[in-house]
Parts: sequence; structure tokens; C-alpha cells
Amino acid sequence: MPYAEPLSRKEIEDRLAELPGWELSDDGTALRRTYHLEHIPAAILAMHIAGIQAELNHHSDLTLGYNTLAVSITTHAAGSQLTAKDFGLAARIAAAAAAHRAE
Ligand SMILES: C[C@H](O)[C@H](O)[C@H]1CNC2=NC(N)=NC(=O)C2=N1
Repeated sequence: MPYAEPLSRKEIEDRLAELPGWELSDDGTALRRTYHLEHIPAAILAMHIAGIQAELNHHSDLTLGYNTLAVSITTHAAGSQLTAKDFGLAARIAAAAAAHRAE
């Protein structure tokens, strides 16, 4: 059984509409958002995300800046295309970011 099935363009657009502030990469194969943190170190949010990823067994690429955390999500096992797993992870990350007042 495949790791996860790629979503159609329509499914991607519908699901993206439920994730305010997130966007598609230029080639449409990844979900992206850069969070800005004023209240806690960005690394704290990164560690929170690492816990979520361990729980879901699905992982983003995180780029840690001084007060930013850039998130990029795709499903490698689906040939670097977007799947429901990516949107599930993004929704959990969005909730964690909101809890840390990241914008
Ligand atoms: C064996 C294990 O389930 C796989 O390596 C998982 C782990 N996390 C993953 N995360 C992401 N983003 N894509 C994958 O294909 C993937 N594969």
C-alpha cells in the first residue's frame, strides 16, 4: 500500500482554503509558511513541531532563523507531491503556532 495518495489540484485548493496564511510552493508540490515569533524563541516552536511529527510519523523541513521558523511540507514517499498527510501536519503545526502566538 502506498504511503499516501497525491491529492488533485482541486483537493489541494479546497484544503489550502482551510489553512489561512499557508501557501503553495511555486511548483505546487509543497505547503509553506514562515512564522514570526516575538514571545518565545523560534526553537521552542520547532521542538513542539518535532513532537507532533514524531506522533504523526510525518515530517516537515524546518528552517530556523533569529525570530522566524520557515515550514515546508511535502510527501517524499509520494514523489514529493501533496497528500492528506501534509495537510494534517500543517493543521497541527498551525494550532501549535497559534498557541505560541506565532504569526
Ligand atoms: C517509514 C516512514 O513512515 C517514512 O519514512 C515516512 C516518515 N515521514 C515522512 N514525512 C514526509 N514528509 N514524507 C514522507 O514520505 C515520510 N515518510
